[in-house]
Amino acid sequence: MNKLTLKDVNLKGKKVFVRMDFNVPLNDGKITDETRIQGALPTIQYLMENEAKVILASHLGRPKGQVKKELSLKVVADRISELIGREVKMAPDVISDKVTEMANSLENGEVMLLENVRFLPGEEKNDAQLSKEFAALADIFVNDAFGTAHRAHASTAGIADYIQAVAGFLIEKELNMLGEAVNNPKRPLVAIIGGAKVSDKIGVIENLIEKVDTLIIGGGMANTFLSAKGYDMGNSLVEEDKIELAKDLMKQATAKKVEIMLPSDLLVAEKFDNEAPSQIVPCDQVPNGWMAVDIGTKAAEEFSQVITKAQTIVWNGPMGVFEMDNFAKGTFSVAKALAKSEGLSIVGGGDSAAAVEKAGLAKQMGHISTGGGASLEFLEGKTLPGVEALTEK
Ligand SMILES: Nc1ncnc2c1ncn2[C@@H]1O[C@H](COP(=O)(O)OP(=O)(O)OP(=O)(O)O)[C@@H](O)[C@H]1O
Ligand SMILES: O=C(O)[C@H](O)COP(=O)(O)O
Repeated sequence: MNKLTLKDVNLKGKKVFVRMDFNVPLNDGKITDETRIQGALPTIQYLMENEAKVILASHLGRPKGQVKKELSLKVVADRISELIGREVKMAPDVISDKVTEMANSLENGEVMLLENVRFLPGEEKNDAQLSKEFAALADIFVNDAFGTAHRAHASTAGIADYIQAVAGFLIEKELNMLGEAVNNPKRPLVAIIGGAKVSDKIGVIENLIEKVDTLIIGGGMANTFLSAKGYDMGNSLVEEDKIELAKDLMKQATAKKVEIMLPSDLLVAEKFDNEAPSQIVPCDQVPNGWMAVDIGTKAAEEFSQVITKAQTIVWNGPMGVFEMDNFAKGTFSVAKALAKSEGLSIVGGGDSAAAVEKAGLAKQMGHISTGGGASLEFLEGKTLPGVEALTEK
């Protein structure tokens, strides 16, 4: 990376504004998955050990510029306090005289957390005034919010116009892992793309066709490709307006000698319901009125064989409607194949990361990204504004 990182700056006694992605899922006010908090700890601990005065900032949810009590970051401050064994002081606001006072009275190694930056409308507008106010709180800006690096907001990008801006350890690790997988992979490189729709991942597929040896397509989006091959998909989710594009992507792959693997069989259900009657059928024999909800057992085996032989594997998106237990087998068998492979396995965030967690296989993956949208934009080959804004080496 050609950007300054934490190790390049002197931190002792400095006030450091650290943008994290603490946008964690909540249920009844309780954190249900703390992967992003865990991912932030190395940077927080390093800053404490190096006697910085730490001002943490993050968004939580989408309060759209208004104060929403249920989206307060207090619950996150409490959890980090437990994890680091030292109180994280919770600020009453994002920006106010009280907040400035709190920041100015931090001791070396002390940590505070600002309130949800999206309580202010200027955050998502990347407002220059708010960016300046963030910068005025500190001497150095550290961006460690990989999950929000695809957003050009006041606390992820704007602030970097006013003070020295360096990458935190999580951003550095994410860029190294994802970058190595797609730009300098050990081969064969296999990408597995799933999820609901082709339209969400056109950019990813186009970019990966340039790089991979094999592209496995599963989940709802495989239906559009199968339809493009001329199969009748019954009531399955098919994007009619993307059938021509799917044909074109398959042609591009053939021209580049990249193999596109589609599921040779499918689990089909009579209704979009976990309890509905279901059966496994070859991909060209979806019964009239039925819908594909998962890949079949033969497809799962074929995909697994290719995955376990790969040296590098990138996975984004489930193979079926994995939220419903009866339609989750295909997704779990892909997760197991990644765990079994001796190659480097990288899981893009969001649903695939949740599936790996649910299968209890997280520890066996090379890297699970903390970014959903951000990891997708990275896989599309796009520049991430939160990284772009950092100070050059
Ligand atoms: N055959 C199918 N028919 C309908 N929906 C499907 C099918 N296969 C998968 N899905 C749905 O696709 C959704 C996940 O798609 P998405 O593109 O959001 O995945 P993702 O990229 O892993 O998630 P995120 O966007 O959170 O990172 C799941 O809710 C799943 O139920
Ligand atoms: O969860 C995410 O993908 C990030 O925290 C970004 O959130 P956003 O999509 O609301 O900008």
